[in-house]
Amino acid sequence: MSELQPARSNRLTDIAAGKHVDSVIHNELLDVDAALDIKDFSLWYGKKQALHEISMSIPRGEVTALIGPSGCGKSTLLRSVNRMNDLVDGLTVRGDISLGGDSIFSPGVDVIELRKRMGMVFQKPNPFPMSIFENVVYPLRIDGQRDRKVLNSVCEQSLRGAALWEEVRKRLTESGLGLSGGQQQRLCIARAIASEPEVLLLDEPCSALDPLATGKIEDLIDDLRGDYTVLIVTHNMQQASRISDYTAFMYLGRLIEYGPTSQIFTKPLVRETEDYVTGRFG
Ligand SMILES: Nc1ncnc2c1ncn2[C@@H]1O[C@H](COP(=O)(O)OP(=O)(O)OP(=O)(O)O)[C@@H](O)[C@H]1O
Repeated sequence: MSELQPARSNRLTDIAAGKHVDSVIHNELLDVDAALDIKDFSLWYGKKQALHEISMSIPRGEVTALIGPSGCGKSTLLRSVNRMNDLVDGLTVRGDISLGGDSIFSPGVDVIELRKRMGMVFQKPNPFPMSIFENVVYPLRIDGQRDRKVLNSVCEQSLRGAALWEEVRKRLTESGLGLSGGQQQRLCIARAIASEPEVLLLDEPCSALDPLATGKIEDLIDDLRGDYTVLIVTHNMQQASRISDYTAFMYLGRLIEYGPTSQIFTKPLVRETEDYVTGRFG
């Protein structure tokens, strides 16, 4: 990793040749209040290396987007942060990731507790086959919460937080599966925020939604800013430019450039970032 440096023209060739390439991290991200700190993080699926020495701090209370061509490792990085990749056979990691200053790989870490600190929402909405109410309070139920007042209050608060309350307040006992795709995704966001996580991990949350539902999720992400640290993987560059404060451009498992979204999309420091965001490759 290095501070501002002149753009190099042969990064992609170097990467393809297996050479080490420094990430370019903009000054604004060198000393931030980080909710998540990723340090020299590498990951292998068996013998195949999918992430190469990624170092980046994810600023607290802001929206950070991971962009890059298909297969560059965006989802792998996102799934590493809450140790979802632990379930993959033959996985090896090196380096560290810390949440609120605590390493997620410390020997004593309870992975279930760790995941409670990070809500996750996937590409396809995945409501459980139960009522809207039970979907939202599910994280509290599994924690043994039985107090109806608490459950009611968390349900309302989370649905309001996910901008869904007005649409479903009269049908809380109906199945979550009966909602539209966009409503289901907001229901999943309500479930993700019900346990008051520190970080929200969103893996292409709009890819299965129509433009109207996508717009609502984008508005919602905008509202969540400040209360939550959001890390979002998106294929959609317009979406990244609309909703994120910071953008990280990845290529073939490397972090190429990371900076304020406005700069990444209008004045990137690296030529390859410019080529990607202007659609010249990818
Ligand atoms: N469970 C797995 N086992 C083996 N290889 C994997 C696994 N998951 C991902 N990979 C490989 O790791 C690399 C990174 O994949 P990943 O899904 O993280 O990329 P991505 O940038 O999120 O791609 P996309 O935008 O297409 O979802 C790819 O080469 C992929 O084939």
